[in-house]
Amino acid sequence: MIRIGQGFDVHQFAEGRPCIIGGVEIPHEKGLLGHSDADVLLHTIADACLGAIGEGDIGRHFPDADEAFKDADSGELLKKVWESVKAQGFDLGNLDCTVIAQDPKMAPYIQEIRERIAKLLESEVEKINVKATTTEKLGFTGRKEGVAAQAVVLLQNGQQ
Ligand SMILES: Nc1ccn([C@@H]2O[C@H](COP(=O)(O)O)[C@@H](O)[C@H]2O)c(=O)n1
Ligand SMILES: C[C@@]1(CO)OP(=O)(O)OP(=O)(O)OC[C@H]1O
Repeated sequence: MIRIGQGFDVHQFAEGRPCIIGGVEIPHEKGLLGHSDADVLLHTIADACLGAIGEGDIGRHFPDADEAFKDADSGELLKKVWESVKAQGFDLGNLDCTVIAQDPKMAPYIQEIRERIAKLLESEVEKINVKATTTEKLGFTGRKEGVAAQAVVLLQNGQQ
């Protein structure tokens, strides 16, 4: 059986916060604001995985009103989501993601991010693609107010 899931998330920029995207801290004048570490890409991937297994979304599993998740490492949240994926008997087919940001420039960090995600999902790095795009200075990302991310995941189990 194969299952598909998609995710989308946005976090705004704020002073005095780290800019963590895809589990990698990226040097930038501003960071991302959130209840957790605000890793917009890992949240998106978690939502795509939860969607694929019919388990709702990240906020249902890790509520932003719960102090337990204050400044949480989103890598740890994604690992928990991946345990649920495995518990349903699924493995990664492939994952494709897009970071939508005017800044920071993602290209120098893409390979490190792929490797980090591969580790979190216990998968080969070749199954994971990470892209970036600007919005040509249009909209909230174009005005550098925040970062958006999208992901599509394909999960598969033994019987195909
Ligand atoms: N934050 C970003 C945005 C884009 N890139 C890379 O630049 C290429 C061109 O972007 P356009 O929005 O002008 O299409 C894009 O394909 C990425 O390779 C980036 O590294 N970081
Ligand atoms: C991750 C959680 C939980 O700490 O908080 P945030 O960092 O605010 O992220 P968001 O993508 O808004 O939603 C999921 C939340 O429940």
